[in-house]
Amino acid sequence: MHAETRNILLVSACALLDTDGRVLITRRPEGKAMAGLWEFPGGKVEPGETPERAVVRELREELGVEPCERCLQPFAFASHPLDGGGHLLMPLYVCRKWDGFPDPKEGQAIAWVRTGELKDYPMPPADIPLAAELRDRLTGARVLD
Ligand SMILES: Nc1nc2c([nH]c(=O)n2[C@@H]2O[C@H](COP(=O)(O)OP(=O)(O)OP(=O)(O)O)[C@@H](O)[C@H]2O)c(=O)[nH]1
Repeated sequence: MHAETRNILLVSACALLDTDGRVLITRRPEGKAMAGLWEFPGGKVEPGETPERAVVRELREELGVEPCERCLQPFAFASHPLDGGGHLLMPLYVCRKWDGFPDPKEGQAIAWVRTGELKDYPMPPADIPLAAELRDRLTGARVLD
């Protein structure tokens, strides 16, 4: 019997956390799939690239910030079917240190949101458990660890 195989789309994403424990999310611009939904900044991992390098490149391209690669803390991952038969595999990193001030480079809206309020921002289905995990694991004093 043959197992069903699906094309895996590897996407890296990052939750930038400020000192008040708020997380940066961005809204997918018009013209992209899932336009209008809020997500964690990031994007597809390119051939030959590590997931960490992809996060650094995407944050630079999308927001003009330089995260410290060593400071990318693996946090959780999403594994979710995509429309059209593919399958999304998305590691989510947490980062508390970066250079620069987030400045949307692609016309996307951005918001700094308390983890308990992420549920009020419509997100892609793959992100819903990640948002809940951020809320549950990064609450109160632990954010400032
Ligand atoms: N960056 C990001 N992508 C996500 C998240 N959640 C989620 O389902 N995705 C999906 O992962 C894929 C990432 O594609 P993308 O279009 O953002 O990546 P990219 O910037 O490299 O794409 P492009 O250069 O083709 O425009 C999309 O299918 C997107 O909907 C998330 O939180 N962040």
